[in-house]
Amino acid sequence: MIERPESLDQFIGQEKVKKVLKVAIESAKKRGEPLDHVLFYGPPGTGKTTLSMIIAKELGKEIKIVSAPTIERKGDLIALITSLNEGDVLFIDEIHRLNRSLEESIYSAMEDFRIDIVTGSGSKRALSIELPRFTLIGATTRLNLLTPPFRSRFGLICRLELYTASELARIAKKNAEKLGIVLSEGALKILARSSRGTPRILNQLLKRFRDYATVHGWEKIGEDRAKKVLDELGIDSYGLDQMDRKILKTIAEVFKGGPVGLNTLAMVLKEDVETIANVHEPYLIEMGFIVRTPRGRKITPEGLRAIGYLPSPSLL
Ligand SMILES: Nc1ncnc2c1ncn2[C@@H]1O[C@H](COP(=O)(O)OP(=O)(O)OP(=O)(O)O)[C@@H](O)[C@H]1O
Ligand SMILES: [Mg+2]
Repeated sequence: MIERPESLDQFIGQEKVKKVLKVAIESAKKRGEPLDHVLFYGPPGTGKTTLSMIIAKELGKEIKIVSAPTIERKGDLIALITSLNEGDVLFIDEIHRLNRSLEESIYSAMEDFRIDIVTGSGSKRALSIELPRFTLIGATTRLNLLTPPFRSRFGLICRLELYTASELARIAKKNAEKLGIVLSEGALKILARSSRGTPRILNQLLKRFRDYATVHGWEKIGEDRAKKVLDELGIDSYGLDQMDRKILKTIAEVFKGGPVGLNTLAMVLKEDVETIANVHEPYLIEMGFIVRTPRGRKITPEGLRAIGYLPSPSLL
């Protein structure tokens, strides 16, 4: 089993975010107050849930984890928050999917720790429900889908970035040990480069490495074995998977290099827009293989090289 890192010190990478969080947590603890509300945004699998659990642990508080679409009514929200103790953390995943009709309630819960309700049918009575002072942590891959007033109610807004190859190699080394497999330095590097900047993908690949080691009785995985496994999994030396390459090829061949709009691209690829926008695009942009322009996505010369084309000026 690969457990999640359990403290900020164990958590590798995201140094800027960690620094900010450390100060905020220490200050909240010293003042004996709940931590300001936190919003994490960034690509899938980069540690939003993990960091939220770490925050609760470092605060010495409980955390309740829910996904936004499960909160349907005001009553659900009230029940959730009133079940918390002072200073506990409510983690709402996919917070951009929170029911719009709940926004007013969540604003007052966040700001004043109360929610107003109206009771009775004929003679309506307004009632204000007092809530424990809690910390809301929201996570999203789509910051732009949160309204500005919602965003502005988070005291700490933290952007998680894709990880560098050297950070991923450090994570890989640690987690390989936990899985009981041995990788050479070269294999660790290859693995890190193939993980698309994402610890979750790195961990998945490590498990595949373990499968191969188990089945073939490998005591150690060197560069050749690492390459062989990745090759069999359809992952190339840029860390691109089949869908990434399909995206690049489609932009290059069907759309003559672009620009092409995301919706059109998704339609041609028969893939869901969100998956392309959240899973594939951030890495392709990070690698400099595509660029976003006001008129859509364009492939770059590096992108063309990555799929084995010589960059031709007419495409660019
Ligand atoms: N910095 C890190 N060091 C070690 N492991 C990490 C790190 N960040 C994430 N992980 C591991 O990667 C996996 C995915 O992390 P996590 O679930 O926190 O991502 P997420 O940002 O919440 O993803 P999603 O957007 O899909 O909810 C977990 O198994 C976690 O333990
Ligand atoms: Mg998560």
